[in-house]
Amino acid sequence: MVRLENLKFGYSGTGFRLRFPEFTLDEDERVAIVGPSGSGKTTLLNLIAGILSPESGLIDVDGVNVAELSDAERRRFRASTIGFVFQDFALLDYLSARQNILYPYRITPALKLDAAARDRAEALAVACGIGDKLDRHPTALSQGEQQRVAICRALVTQPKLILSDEATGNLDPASKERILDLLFAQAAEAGAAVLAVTHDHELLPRFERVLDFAQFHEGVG
Ligand SMILES: Nc1ncnc2c1ncn2[C@@H]1O[C@H](COP(=O)(O)OP(=O)(O)OP(=O)(O)O)[C@@H](O)[C@H]1O
Repeated sequence: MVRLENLKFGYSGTGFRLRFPEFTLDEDERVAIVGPSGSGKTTLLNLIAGILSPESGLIDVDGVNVAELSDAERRRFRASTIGFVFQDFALLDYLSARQNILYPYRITPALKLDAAARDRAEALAVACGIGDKLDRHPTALSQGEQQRVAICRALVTQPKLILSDEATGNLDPASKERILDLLFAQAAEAGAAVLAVTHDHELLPRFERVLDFAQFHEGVG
């Protein structure tokens, strides 16, 4: 589902550089990313999602080299193929929780906002414990509730790849397990792969593999 080869990326300004000789994520595989703050975990997810462009190297997602797409093509590809739970949620305050969850359908003509999509949004919200808060705007939701909206938005399109940046960070331990159950159940149903940054080491046994940026110093720096 994801193949990285000889990936090189640097931010102008801070001088942070990321180098990734090789990484593969199989279809329906679930891999956790751990590592110290500032080691490049979010940067890697943004590269895979095509939000950042590499200096060189291959980023193959579902058979497409995202680095070669135009900005518009990348946006469309991301919306139809990838569900991304952002670390800062990236919700739109002028939209209700329901409208935020269904936002991918607004911006991607190829995605049809039909009754099935609306039902899926509702069912996901109920499963996440925010079924009664769908008409509220993000400013009237707690951090944990906003996070669940972001998770529902990432899952509603049944993406083939789920990228999750600390999706359980603001939740209590029982909710963390429940949200991970939901994430994995949705992934299994859609045959999706999961790549999840987490600082919750107690969740790691639930993943098939762990990519540790701390043990990856020859590749990062
Ligand atoms: N837009 C940016 N411009 C310049 N430097 C950046 C930018 N975003 C991140 N960085 C720097 O790149 C490095 C990697 O950041 P990144 O967010 O990928 O780390 P991380 O491992 O996800 O950290 P955390 O666990 O704290 O979220 C950091 O040193 C950070 O300061």
